[in-house]
Amino acid sequence: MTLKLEKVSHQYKDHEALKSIDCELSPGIYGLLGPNGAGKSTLLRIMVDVIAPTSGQVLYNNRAITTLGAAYRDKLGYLPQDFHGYSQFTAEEFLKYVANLKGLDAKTARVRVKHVLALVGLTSVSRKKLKGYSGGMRRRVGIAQALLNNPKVLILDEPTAGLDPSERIRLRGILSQLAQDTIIILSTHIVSDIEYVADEVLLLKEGQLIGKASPRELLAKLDRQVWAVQVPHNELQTYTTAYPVSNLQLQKEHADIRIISHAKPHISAQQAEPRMEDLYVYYFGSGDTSNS
Ligand SMILES: Nc1ncnc2c1ncn2[C@@H]1O[C@H](COP(=O)(O)OP(=O)(O)OP(=O)(O)O)[C@@H](O)[C@H]1O
Repeated sequence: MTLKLEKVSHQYKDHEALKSIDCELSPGIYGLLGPNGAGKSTLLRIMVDVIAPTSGQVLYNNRAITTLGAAYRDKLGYLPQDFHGYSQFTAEEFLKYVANLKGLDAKTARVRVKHVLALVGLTSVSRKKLKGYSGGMRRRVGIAQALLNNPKVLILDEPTAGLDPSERIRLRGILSQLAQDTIIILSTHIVSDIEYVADEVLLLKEGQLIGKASPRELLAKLDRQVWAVQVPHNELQTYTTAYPVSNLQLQKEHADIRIISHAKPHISAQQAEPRMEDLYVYYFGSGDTSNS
């Protein structure tokens, strides 16, 4: 099973959001990482055939998804970035409704709704209206609806937004179980979301795919280039201007900073093990990093 992007470009009026994206995906978990405005949601919306690319195409098992139509949608699960659900529905009613839209027969729908509610840990509150749900609970309903039809292509736009740490860990577990025979793509600008779960990271910057590799391969590129340095307060600005900074902690007497540099930046600098946050700063700068 493959999902292939061939020279996918997208233009919004005067803004080129995606620039000739080429890549091929097979079952596994892909983390689509990029800062705000990089084009992540646009790319995912093209992959689920909600919008058509201005040029290029997406192929599922070597056939254009636009011609596959319903046959592709049957294989697809999608969590949009702005998923809300219907607040007057209970989780169970909402999922039954979506199962209906997805064309599941009544018996399968009952079984699948029960299964996905258990999977996302909402069984005990499944008869409560969504309007009483927290943001994280609603997000879990969104994840559940994407899984209803046992999709072979699962596309999750910022699935962890609003989830607390234990909910994130639960989601990682769910995705890992599915990854053997499902192509899973999740977008995020939170690096810790994909550090442990992604088989490959797709780096998207200003509409261009600038990297596609496993977290380990990407981190290896930063080998011997991450440094922990203690600098006096009055020298801090010199360092933050000269180097990408992936962490900064102000202490009373000095500042502890983590910087990326080919050469040893200071006589007291200690080499540090590269982490995904360093990678993010290396590729995207320190303006929009987030590990919350
Ligand atoms: N409907 C639209 N009309 C015009 N420009 C748009 C539209 N949707 C997105 N854009 C622009 O295209 C670019 C890519 O947007 P997109 O939402 O795909 O990025 P993103 O990486 O998902 O960002 P975020 O992390 O903030 O959600 C941005 O500059 C955005 O302002």
